[in-house]
Amino acid sequence: MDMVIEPAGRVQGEVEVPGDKSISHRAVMFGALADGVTHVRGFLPGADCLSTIDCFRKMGVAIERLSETELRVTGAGLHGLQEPDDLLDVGNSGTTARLMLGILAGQPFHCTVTGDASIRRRPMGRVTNPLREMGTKIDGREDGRLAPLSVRGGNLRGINYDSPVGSAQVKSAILLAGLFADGSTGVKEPEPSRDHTERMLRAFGVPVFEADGYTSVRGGAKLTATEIEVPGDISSAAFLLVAAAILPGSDLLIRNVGINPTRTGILDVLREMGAQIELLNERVSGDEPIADLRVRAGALRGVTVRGAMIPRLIDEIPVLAVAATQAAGVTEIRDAKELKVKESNRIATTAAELRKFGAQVEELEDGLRIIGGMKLRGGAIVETHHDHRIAMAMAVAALVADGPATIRDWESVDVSFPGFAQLVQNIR
Ligand SMILES: O=C(O)C1=C[C@@H](OP(=O)(O)O)[C@@H](O)[C@H](O)C1
Ligand SMILES: C=C(OP(=O)(O)O)C(=O)O
Repeated sequence: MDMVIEPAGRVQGEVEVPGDKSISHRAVMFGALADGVTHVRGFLPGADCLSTIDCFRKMGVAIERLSETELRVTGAGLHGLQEPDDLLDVGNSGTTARLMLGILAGQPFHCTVTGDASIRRRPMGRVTNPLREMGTKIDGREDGRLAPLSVRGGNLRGINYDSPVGSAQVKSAILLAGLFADGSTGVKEPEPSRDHTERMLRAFGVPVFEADGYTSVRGGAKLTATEIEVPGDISSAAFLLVAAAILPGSDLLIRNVGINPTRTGILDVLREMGAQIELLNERVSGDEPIADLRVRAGALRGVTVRGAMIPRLIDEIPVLAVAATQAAGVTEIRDAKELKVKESNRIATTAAELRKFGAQVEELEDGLRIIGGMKLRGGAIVETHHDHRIAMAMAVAALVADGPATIRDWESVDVSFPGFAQLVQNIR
């Protein structure tokens, strides 16, 4: 479906964004492994999280949708999942694929994990290799580096794994497998990635240890059902934050957003660029910090973003590039090769689609170089490459352009932010 986005003068008012995608996936998975009934509120009803529900139902877990955003998960216990009699289809969701592989590694049954065309291109060796080292049998295309992947788990031994990438999906897959392994299982990362798994495992009563740079769990630790309140997703809020930062006269309040420090790189960088962002009503909900974010437009300047900042804003880089087109001077994003293995190659797709608006964007081997201070042109016909973040980032570019843009395959937005178009309409 095509979506036409008209330019906006400014954005204003008060909004809420849908629930955090990372936390929603984990709430379903950990609830499924727990003893007892887990209630989830604020669940993200996006396509990716619905894929997680579907996969765990296929393994016999009772998951009731009490409303769009409320779930009741009746845990099967650590050893209660059943062999699925069909493929486990993760759709477009890398998080479902990789975290679930960690859980499947510990199950004494066979199953096959697959997904859409994007998932079948994304690198799975980063989890299948360490999971094999722990003792799981995994096979698939390119020697188990690409889905569909066939898994026969069970009899795992704990390992200490030095991950070559700062990836919460890799870390989480190994820690989840560690729950089924003998002894202790630890992961060390080159840069810290989001820590929702560690926080939520603790909320389910599982001790998580930090020592010598390794995050670890002990095999056999039981999960006890709990209540999960999912905060709004800062990665979704990012599109609105950038819109408000670049449209002069904007003043927007985004209520109830997760501000876990492993996720707030976008706030730090937008502030460094000159956006005015205030955190109001800071509080802790369950195990995650949240706040209301007030953002007002400011004169932006270019910045360099690299190193340990990258995992803290990895999914926000396409929309950060849009902000950079409106900043005085040059913005460079480096150390971000991981962008090449997301739903699309986001270095290539961000550059190609932004150029259709007349932006000056250079693709670097590990990031992007953007010459700011340019008026964006209307009339662009944007390809989303079936990537939700590209679709929404380009919608934000269209808001600041001098004429409407058409965005193809708009439905990809439903992966993480159902209702985005309507919400943007309401704050004009
Ligand atoms: O663990 C998670 O929930 C996620 C981790 C990140 O991926 P990587 O672990 O591949 O960096 C992120 O890009 C993804 O949207 C969600
Ligand atoms: C990379 C993303 O998700 P996943 O890896 O779960 O597909 C994303 O949502 O931007």
